[in-house]
Amino acid sequence: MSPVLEVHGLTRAFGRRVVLDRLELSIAPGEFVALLGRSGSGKSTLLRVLAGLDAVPAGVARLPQRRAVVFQEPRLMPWKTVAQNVALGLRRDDAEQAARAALAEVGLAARADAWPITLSGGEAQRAALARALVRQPELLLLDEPFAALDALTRIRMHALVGDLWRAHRPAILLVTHDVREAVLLADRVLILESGQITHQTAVSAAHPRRHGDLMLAALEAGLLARLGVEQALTH
Ligand SMILES: Nc1ncnc2c1ncn2[C@@H]1O[C@H](COP(=O)(O)OP(=O)(O)OP(=O)(O)O)[C@@H](O)[C@H]1O
Repeated sequence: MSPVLEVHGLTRAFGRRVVLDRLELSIAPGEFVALLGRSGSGKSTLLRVLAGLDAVPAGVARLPQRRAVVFQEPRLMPWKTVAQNVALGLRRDDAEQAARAALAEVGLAARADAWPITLSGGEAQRAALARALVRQPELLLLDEPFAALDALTRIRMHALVGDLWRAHRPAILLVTHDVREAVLLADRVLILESGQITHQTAVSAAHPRRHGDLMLAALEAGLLARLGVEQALTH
């Protein structure tokens, strides 16, 4: 099956600072990939290029039209209701209905007519997920979507994203700092370093995965060591 996303020799520089350096990446349809890397390694830069928020430089060989992004902050328009936010820009006759259906899927049916300011952080992120899903993306780009949430909400969001992924099967590229989140959700975990993907770990455990699973803990420890966070392993 041909990949949904293919990148060969992708380079992105800001002035003299080369952030992505002849990067190679390929994602299969329906595959869930997590991208780790130290702060400043270029994860968000890569996501912005793939989202089309940045000039698309040479090297992006295949990029699906239907792609959607969820950022760390929900980016809802405060002057539109939650359902209007989800339906924003949708070019189909049943946009409002589709938005409500997507909101129901993320457990927000009852808040469809609410103003964004009345939502909790977790609810607002769910609305952002609904806004992405309603576009039926082939590729869903997630840029640290749970980083600003409290630990319990984050665990609930992991379960929700896992459920949505299994139900709709978009390919997902998740940028995260959270190694546990990466091994809980992804089929493949990549490390971005010096502008290139320098490491990948396949995670073959069946879904849905449990927090506290020993095999996942071992993978997490290995990835933390790769990232140079060895102390965290023994505590
Ligand atoms: N628009 C820009 N102009 C100049 N430099 C930029 C720009 N965007 C990013 N950079 C630089 O590119 C490098 C990578 O930034 P990026 O935000 O992609 O890293 P990151 O891995 O996502 O970091 P973090 O994990 O801290 O979010 C940084 O050195 C950053 O300062």
